[in-house]
Amino acid sequence: MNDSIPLAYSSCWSQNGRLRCSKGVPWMKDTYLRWLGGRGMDCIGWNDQEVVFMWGGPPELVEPFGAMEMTGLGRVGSKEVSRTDSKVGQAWFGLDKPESGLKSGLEPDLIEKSGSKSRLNSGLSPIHSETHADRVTVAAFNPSLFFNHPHSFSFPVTIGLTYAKNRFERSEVLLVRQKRNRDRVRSLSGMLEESAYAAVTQGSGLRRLAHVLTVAGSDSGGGAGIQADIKACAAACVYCSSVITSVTAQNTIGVQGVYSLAENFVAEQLRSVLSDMQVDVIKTGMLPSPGMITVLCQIIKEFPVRAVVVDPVMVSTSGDVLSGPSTLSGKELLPLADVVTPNLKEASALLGGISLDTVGDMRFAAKSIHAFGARNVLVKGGDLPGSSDAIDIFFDGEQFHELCGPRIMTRNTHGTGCTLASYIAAELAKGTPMLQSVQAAKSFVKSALLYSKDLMIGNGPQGPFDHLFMLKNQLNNYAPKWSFNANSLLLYAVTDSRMNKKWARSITEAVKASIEGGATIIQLREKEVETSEFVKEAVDCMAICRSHHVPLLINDRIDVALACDADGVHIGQSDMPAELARKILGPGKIIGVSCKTPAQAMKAWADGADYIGCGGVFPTNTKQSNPTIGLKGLETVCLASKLPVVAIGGIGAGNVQSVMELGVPNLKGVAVVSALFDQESVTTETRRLKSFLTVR
Ligand SMILES: Cc1ncc(COP(=O)(O)OP(=O)(O)O)c(N)n1
Ligand SMILES: Cc1ncsc1CCOP(=O)(O)O
Repeated sequence: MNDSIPLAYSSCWSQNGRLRCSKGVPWMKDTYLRWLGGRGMDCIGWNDQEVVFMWGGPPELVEPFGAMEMTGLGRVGSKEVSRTDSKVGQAWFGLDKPESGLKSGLEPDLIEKSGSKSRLNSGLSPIHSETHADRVTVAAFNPSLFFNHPHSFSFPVTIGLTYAKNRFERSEVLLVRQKRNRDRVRSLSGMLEESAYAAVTQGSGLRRLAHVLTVAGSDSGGGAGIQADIKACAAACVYCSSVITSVTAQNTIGVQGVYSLAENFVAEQLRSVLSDMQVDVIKTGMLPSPGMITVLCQIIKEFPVRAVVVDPVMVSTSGDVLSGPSTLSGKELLPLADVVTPNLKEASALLGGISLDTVGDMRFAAKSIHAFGARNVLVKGGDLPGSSDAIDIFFDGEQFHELCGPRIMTRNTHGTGCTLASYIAAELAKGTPMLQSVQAAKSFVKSALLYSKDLMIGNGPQGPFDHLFMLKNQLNNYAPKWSFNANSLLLYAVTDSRMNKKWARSITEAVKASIEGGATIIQLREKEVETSEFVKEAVDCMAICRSHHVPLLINDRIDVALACDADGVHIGQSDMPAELARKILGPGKIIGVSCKTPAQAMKAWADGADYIGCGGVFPTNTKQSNPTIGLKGLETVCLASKLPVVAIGGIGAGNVQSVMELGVPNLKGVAVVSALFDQESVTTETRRLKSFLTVR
């Protein structure tokens, strides 16, 4: 049911008891957000009849938008009002009549301090709510830049509040925060499904990322702790902020030192992040003192988030104690936890040291820990004796789930606990349901361990693993395009499986021979082989080309190029569109596109290609029924192209000079199949052709 009631400034409405935000706040979206990019300030004050809304900004931030004209449209009672203001330094909208009796929002001393009393007062805009309405909701957004800006007026940040039956309810209030440093945080009960901030940013075309805040210790070795948490979130494509509780001197051998931060400094870090950013999920790791847990719990209550994931870190994988025994109970935190993820040792410690040796014991532990107040419990049985599988028990308060996976035999398990909890947090932050989040996290850890089985980082018994394994191909792609240089198009050898068969040579022999003869770039154009065979050939040819510093491209097959980590692809007009190929391959791979016309050449350039192949220039048997464009067509395309061009089609020793003599600057070389590979000696013929290209 949609009990939507548009407000005068209709930015939000209530739906199924939840705050929902519309995208259509014409004045806000079109004037304010567009110009200030969402970095304004605003506040809401209210009394029983009115809601007050305003915005503005210090000159240095508003001045760049000096030319802007802000028009506000609103309603006061039944009267439509509008106002346009084009002054620099303050952008405001509203009636000139100052308001009084506000219970929140602007405070007189703040107005005084801002030195803009009259302006600010005159900027107040009463939004007359529909008092007959059952429920209305208004929302503003968090102008973080202003909030922290030294010259900002630091007005309260209001995200949402609901007006129902002539009074403001708190049931759906996300956050009404007072001025920074005043630490007055009001009414927090219940979560909004979709925060006003998110909605406003959506409405304005701005984006926000799911956000996990990890509160944990630093591992200097980078395998666990805060470092693992950040990498796990990155792997899950979630933003991760971090509050460090303790700094450990740690490596793959063990923990050599622990230096815990003062509790009040941990509190300061927490407030810094939570007062500014829209954190979805808090994940906790090493919490070295009971006092720190108390501080954390207090702040979580002040700044509620969508979920809290507690990894009760007590002992490192090397067996070193990271958290004193007094924190082991940690029971103050558990009632705030949406899920707690103890391993067997931690579960045992939480339960006073009982022994946990069987799956039955794990179930008992999960239920007992649930009784401490955690909504869900995941007892990890990776260390369970005598089991060839890794069995975890998940208990949601009603049902047990046995989550089984293979035990991966590797030394590189350091940081698995932190990673699992952080990945769960990341999934929850994206809105994934709890059990699915846990399953996704398990699957991620399994894949990371499998991928990193043979990794060797450090010399100790507990190695870290590679969280970013899934990005490997893409990361490689972010390497500079060192491999592509338009001059490498000079003698472009394109292989042909039929010709290789005819001359009884393997593809690797053909590639080697052409490189020996002076080919400057190779393309594997295999029209008849099976995919598995193609990949194998491509991997072998890649090794040859790499060792000779000659780029290797794959014709048509982006999947094969990715599989063998080729330097790039060549695609035709009816293949994968170049724009998508670029998206898939990333910026570091070479993409060539076949073009016969200037329009195609322009499109290839716009789509992100690196060069174009232009032809067939002359008739050829290698690619039949391919219309030829002649030298004139080649010249036209070259002149129009913004990309370097390689000519193709029927080119050999007899006509290569006529091609190059066109003398158009973009024409960088010739691509040749039969003149090299349909010959008895590939090396000799390549050398011969090269001589025409290099001798002037
Ligand atoms: C350098 C170069 N230019 C053009 C082509 C032809 O590619 P395409 O249009 O994809 O046709 P097929 O090779 O698939 O028959 C090429 N391969 N190389
Ligand atoms: C793949 C291709 N694209 C346009 S012509 C052609 C074939 C070129 O082969 P050859 O060099 O043997 O004429």
